[in-house]
Order: sequence, then structure tokens, then C-alpha cells
Amino acid sequence: MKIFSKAQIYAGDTLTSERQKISSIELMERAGVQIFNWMHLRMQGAQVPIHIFCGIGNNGGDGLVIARHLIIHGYNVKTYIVDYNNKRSADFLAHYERLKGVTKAWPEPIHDPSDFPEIAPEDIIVDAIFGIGLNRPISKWVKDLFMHFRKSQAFTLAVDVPSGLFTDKAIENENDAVWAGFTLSFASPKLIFFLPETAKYTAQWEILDIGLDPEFLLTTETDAELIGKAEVLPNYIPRERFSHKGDFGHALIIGGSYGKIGAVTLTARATLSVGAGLVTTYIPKCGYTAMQASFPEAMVITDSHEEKITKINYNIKPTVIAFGIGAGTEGETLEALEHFLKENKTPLVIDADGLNMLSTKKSLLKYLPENTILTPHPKELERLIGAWKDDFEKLDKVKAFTKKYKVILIIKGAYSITVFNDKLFVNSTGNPGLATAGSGDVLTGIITGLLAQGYHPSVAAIFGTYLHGKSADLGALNLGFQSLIASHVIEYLGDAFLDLFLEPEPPAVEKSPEHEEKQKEA
Ligand SMILES: NC(=O)C1=CN([C@@H]2O[C@H](COP(=O)(O)OP(=O)(O)OC[C@H]3O[C@@H](n4cnc5c(N)ncnc54)[C@H](OP(=O)(O)O)[C@@H]3O)[C@@H](O)[C@H]2O)[C@@H](O)CC1
Ligand SMILES: Nc1ncnc2c1ncn2[C@@H]1O[C@H](COP(=O)(O)OP(=O)(O)O)[C@@H](O)[C@H]1O
Ligand SMILES: [K+]
Repeated sequence: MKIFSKAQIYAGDTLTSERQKISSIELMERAGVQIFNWMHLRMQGAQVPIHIFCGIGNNGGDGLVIARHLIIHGYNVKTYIVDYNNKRSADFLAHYERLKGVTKAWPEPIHDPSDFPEIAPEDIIVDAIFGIGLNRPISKWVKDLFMHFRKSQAFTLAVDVPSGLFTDKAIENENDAVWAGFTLSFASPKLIFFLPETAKYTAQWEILDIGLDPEFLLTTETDAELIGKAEVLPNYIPRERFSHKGDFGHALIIGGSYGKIGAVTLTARATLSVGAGLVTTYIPKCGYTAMQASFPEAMVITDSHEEKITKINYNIKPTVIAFGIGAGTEGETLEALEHFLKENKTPLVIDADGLNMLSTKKSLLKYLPENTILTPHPKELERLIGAWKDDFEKLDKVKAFTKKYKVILIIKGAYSITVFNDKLFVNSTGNPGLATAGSGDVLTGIITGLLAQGYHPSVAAIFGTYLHGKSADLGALNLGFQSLIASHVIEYLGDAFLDLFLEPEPPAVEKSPEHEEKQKEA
């Protein structure tokens, strides 16, 4: 699913109005009605007090549309105008007039904390104060209103985005935005829903289709994309009936040190479990028996050193090499990496201590083959690119880094983001069960196994991250988050593949209340 920027959404609005010959007032009506329908389906007329806080721009206009429809349908509504600015938008004013036509209880203006209404924990707040138009710091009293919402503990439904969040920069203080229980966002998810610093402001979100111009939606290129099943499925390479193991590549996994041989086992098992034809591990001598005994499918080459990697010599022809898992960062290992990188032409995945070593000797980065895949967790990333001031600066720095060294980088996290060719591919699968030892080693194995089979490196990174998260999601259905460990993620990979081809559940026929009423009348 495309993640449109703020400028693209405004452009889409204008184009839709032109092509569909509807005014922006009617587009706002559509947006507000979608939210009203969503609420009405769930509330079925319940008389819970609903406090609708409207700003003075188009986000506020959406709030007025919601208020009008809730009032028409007999809900217990209180509407407020948060007067942070005297420049009311034209569409806001049009809907203000429409609202006045259905109620004598006109919206109450709020200018300062003395105007804040009482809100009980059982009430509902609709936050339509700021949308994507926020472009400068907010007045103190408006932030106080946000905190008034939070203190009330009432369920807060945000319109489009939680008010106070910018679409393109972080906020300094966590009291500067609304903390929403749910956000109903128009047409496209917003990038801020996926970034660690801003995702926390909405517990859940959903996209509402407001009928933007289909050609605009289809043809507009975006800088970011949300990756789900629909995006990865077209890349799947089926297995031919007469294929043999030589068709699926030979992966070499180099890593391990005394006490960290298990990490290489996890990576190698994941590599084979995702479909690679052959896997060889290159480990220090001490790991030989453990590897052979615990993972009979793998072949083993040992370093001359008992406890660490000191020279990388092998006489096989791997299709792809993964380097770094559990390798440690000792001087001899770094030297081995340096010699190896200067000679190597085979496609690479670099993880863990491999990344740490590159961070201590950045001059080695220039030897990485084009489209090498790097898989840092946040600390490893910081060592590699330096500290960042906020998530947006982090994304800019990663883009610059990947461009400079012509590599693909996966920013691992709750929503892992693959950065390739200046574009962000935001993964939608995965869960906190993955916050466990070795889950990153498994990801490296999955990506390596896909590369071995001939997937393009960008696809291996994006599809691999998707499969890794999906496996964890399916595993967690049986095991819960706490009991899921890295080995389970490997075991559920088969289910993750099978899930790609499951028919989607037929969509629940959500008839809008308007539709049902019309049917009753007929
Ligand atoms: N396709 C879609 O998605 C559709 C979207 N729609 C809705 O439109 C929303 C965007 O509306 P919007 O452009 O009017 O901006 P909004 O967020 O309401 O802010 C209002 C104005 O406040 C101002 N302002 C900014 N910062 C400020 C500050 N700190 N303190 C004081 N003032 C400040 C700034 O104006 P300025 O003063 O800069 O001229 C700004 O314009 C969008 O989120 C969605 O809800 C639907 O209606 C239709 C389809
Ligand atoms: N809360 C979370 N939600 C989703 N995925 C997560 C979460 N926490 C961690 N992960 C994923 O788990 C993996 C952890 O990798 P890493 O930190 O390198 O683990 P390790 O070093 O133990 O192998 C990454 O792919 C990351 O995206
Ligand atoms: K809002």
C-alpha cells in the first residue's frame, strides 16, 4: 500500500475534486461521513457522551460533519471549536452553517483552559483539532487541552492523525500531541504511524477510503510503501517439479566464536528452511561438533583457530555469503574480514558483529559489492551512521548512506524499514514476540536463503523481512509473545509461505447505517 506524503494528499484532493466534479466541501462531507459510519456501526445509538473537538481548518471541518451526522442520528454530542487561530477555512465555515441547520446547541468555543469541559473516563473524545496541516509549534493552552484529554482517560478517536503530530518531523515533548486510542486516517496510512518516536501516539489505526481519483492513486509514485501480502506475493518464485538442489543456490554462513556458535546454527537453519539448496557454515573449530550434531543438513568448514575466525579460506563456490553473526570483533577477525572483502565478489549479507567491525573501520565499506544487504538493529545502525536527532533525520542519513555505498539497509525494529534506491519499504508483519535472542540471526538466514535462490537483493530484503514477521505472527497465535523464541520463527516459516496462498476471508459486508435505513424506507 502506498504511503503518500502530505503534498501528494493535497494534490490528490484537488485532482479528485476536478475529475469527479465535486467541491472540496463535498469531499469533506465524504470524509466525515466515513468516520460517522465507522462510529455508528460500532455504537448502534449508544448514548455515551461524545465530545467532538474541532480545529478551524479542514480537520476541524471533518469534525463538524461527524458532529452533524451523529446529532441527526440522535447521539449525545457536544461540539467545541478550538479557537487556536482566527483563519477559519472556507470548507470549515460551510460545514459550520450546515451544522447550525440541525441543532440549536451551537458549538462551544474554547480559548483557554477555563473553557475546557469536564470529560468522564467513559466518554468518547473525537480529536479533529489539527490534521496534516499542522506546520508550526502549537500554543501552550492547546497542548494543555491535549493533556486534559489524556488525563480524562476517555477513549480518543483521532481524525486523520493525532493532533499535534507533524507529518515530516518529530515533536520534542510527548505532551505536545494527542494520545489516541484509534486513528481513522483518510486514503493512505501516514509514515508517522510506523516510526518509533511517533507510532506510540495511536494505539491502532485504520484507513478509510474516501474515493480519491483511482488514476491518481494508481499512478502516483511514492517515497514509501507499506509492505503486506499483496506487495510480496507477485515476487514469489514457484518451485519447478524437476528442480534439484543445485537450482536453489549454495549459501555460506561465516561467523561464530566461542559461546556463540548457536547464532550461526540459527542463521544456517533459517537459510535452508526458506528454500536454499545447500548451506555451508564457516566457524571456529570449537563449533564443529555442535554444528554437525545439532544441524545435520549443514556442511561445516572450520577456521584454523579454536575460538574465533582468523582467516577466511574455503574451496567452495557459494552463491551468496552471510557474514558476521556471533563473530566477535577481535583484531584477527577484523583482519580476516578486511582480506575477505578485498577479494570477494559474491553477493553479501552483513549482520551483527560484521556491521560492528565495518563501523570501527569504515574504509572497508567501499569494498562491499553493490546491493550488499546490511541488517542493523538500532544500536548497530548508530555505530554505522552516527547519532540522529529524530526518526526523520535517521531516514535521511540512511538514504544518504545507502546511496554512497550502493547498499540496501534494513532498519530493524517493530516496523522494519528496508531502504533501497531512496525508497522506504515499511514492513507490516511481526510482533513483540520477536524481541528475543537470535531473532535477528534468523532474519539474516531468511534473507540469505532467498538471495541463494535468485531473488533480487531488494526483493530478498523486503520479502525476507515480511516472511520473518509473518512466521512470528503465526507462531505467536499458538505460543503467545512471551514463549516465542528464535527457533520457532524458523519452524513457522512453512506456514508463512502457505499463508501467502490462503484465500482471503470474504470481506464482512459492512452495510452503512444510511444504506440500511434507506432499505427500511423502501
Ligand atoms: N484527502 C484527504 O486526506 C482529505 C483531508 N481532509 C482533512 O483536511 C485536513 C487538513 O486540513 P488543513 O490543510 O486545513 O489543515 P489542518 O490540519 O486542519 O490545520 C488547520 C490550519 O491551521 C493552521 N496551523 C498550522 N499549524 C498551526 C499552529 N501550530 N497553530 C495555529 N494554526 C496552525 C494552518 O493554516 P495556516 O495558518 O498555516 O495558513 C492549517 O492549515 C486533513 O488532515 C483531513 O482531516 C478532508 O477534509 C478532505 C479529504
Ligand atoms: N517489538 C517488535 N515488533 C516486531 N519485530 C520486532 C520487535 N522487536 C524486535 N523485532 C524484530 O526482531 C529482530 C531482532 O533483531 P536483533 O536485535 O538483531 O536480534 P538478535 O541480535 O538477538 O538476533 C529484528 O528483525 C526486529 O525487527
Ligand atoms: K486530528
